[in-house]
Amino acid sequence: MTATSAPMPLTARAGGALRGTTDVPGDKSISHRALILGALAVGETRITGLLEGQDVLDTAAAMRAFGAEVIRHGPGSWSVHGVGVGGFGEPSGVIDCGNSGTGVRLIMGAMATTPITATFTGDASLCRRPMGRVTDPLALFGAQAVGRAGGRLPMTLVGAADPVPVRYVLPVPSAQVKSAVLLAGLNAPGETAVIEAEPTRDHTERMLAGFGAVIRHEDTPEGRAVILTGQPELIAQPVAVPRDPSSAAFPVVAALMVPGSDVRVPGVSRNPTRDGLYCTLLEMGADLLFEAERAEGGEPVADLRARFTGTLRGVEVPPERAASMIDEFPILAALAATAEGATVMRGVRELRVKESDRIAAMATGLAACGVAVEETEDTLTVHGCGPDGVPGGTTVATHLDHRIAMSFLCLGLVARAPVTVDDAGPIATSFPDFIPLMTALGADLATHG
Ligand SMILES: O=C(O)C1=C[C@@H](OP(=O)(O)O)[C@@H](O)[C@H](O)C1
Ligand SMILES: C=C(OP(=O)(O)O)C(=O)O
Repeated sequence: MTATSAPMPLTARAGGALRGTTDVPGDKSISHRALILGALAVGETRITGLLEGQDVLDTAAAMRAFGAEVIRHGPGSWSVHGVGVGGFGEPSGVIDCGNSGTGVRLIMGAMATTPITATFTGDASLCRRPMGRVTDPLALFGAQAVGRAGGRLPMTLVGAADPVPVRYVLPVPSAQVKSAVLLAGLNAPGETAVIEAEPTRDHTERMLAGFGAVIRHEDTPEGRAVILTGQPELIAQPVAVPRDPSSAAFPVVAALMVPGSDVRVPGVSRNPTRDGLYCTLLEMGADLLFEAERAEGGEPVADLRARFTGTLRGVEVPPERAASMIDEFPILAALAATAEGATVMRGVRELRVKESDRIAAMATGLAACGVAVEETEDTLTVHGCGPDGVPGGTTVATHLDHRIAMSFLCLGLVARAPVTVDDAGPIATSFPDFIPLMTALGADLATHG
């Protein structure tokens, strides 16, 4: 849903230590997938721990528009009565995916091999983002897309009436593109294969197998192939959504920046395809523990504990790690500003096409906070201020990007002067309880007026 609410400026000020235990919301990637696969399954899929952020609520509304029955029983507790693979009905209205690239791209894939037509739109951020990266492979199945120049929303997609299976080599390291192709392959005969040169998050593959699809892997000269046998009957399953490591990153990194802090974040997914930030934090010298490691709903999970131990050291983040921490670079850049020495983030070109151009947004905001930064097309270098501290004392543009907003608010908790973000509203897309949760830990976050 594209709400055009007034911007909500929010200011973060340095104060006391952050202390306590905090429950971050369910994983956004897994939540989208639970609703979509539930809608394509036969039977009732019961979901617990669903992220009730706007991105996911928009996907729930879209599944209803395609004919699934989606019911909310209580906080995080939902049911989806599916229509089966190929069972989507034609929506009567426009599908508005709000701020969510994952939502629109995966839903396009899910309908691309069913002979129905749907029109998609989103907010100003989503309508800037490239959709050709999914409509190109979907056209290979026989789907047709008509959008604005450059393949941007609003866009109408006509699903293939007689789909054929596809073998697709990913031109960009994108789990959204991989997932869109696999979801389209569900209603195509034969085997659909997606080949990726570097691993991206594997929630789709895990969940498809859990719902009864046949998924296998093969190494090829172009990379690792994920191969799906088309036209399965997906059987409804209970899905327990683990807590989101991308959301956990904010209280964890804030605790590593604010003196005296000791924060626990229980039940967080430790999926290896989402682990890059946490490896990097350890390399920077962070006091970070992963306790009670276990499996929940087919995903590895642990209780995180982060303690402040002083100034961390800047590091080089290798390009091959980028995909496993692609959403965590904004909060890493904020931490890097407080470190000793430079942090060089390489192979991060994909950040330019997220909810905002995240390289430019972080570089501009950090410079306004008095931090020395350098950027190229696919690198971001942050020169840490070390024990002298980040000057701060500015207002930062967030460009409708929730992670830019949360990253600068965390930085403001340790900067020498307050940091204001121009609009904290988009935080609700992924982390609706961010403000009360951080405040309960001891953060000083103040709205204006
Ligand atoms: O598949 C997903 O759920 C996601 C994949 C990532 O995008 P790309 O894989 O397209 O980079 C990430 O930025 C997004 O927040 C969620
Ligand atoms: C990029 C993100 O999400 P999406 O692509 O779904 O908008 C994100 O959550 O950082």
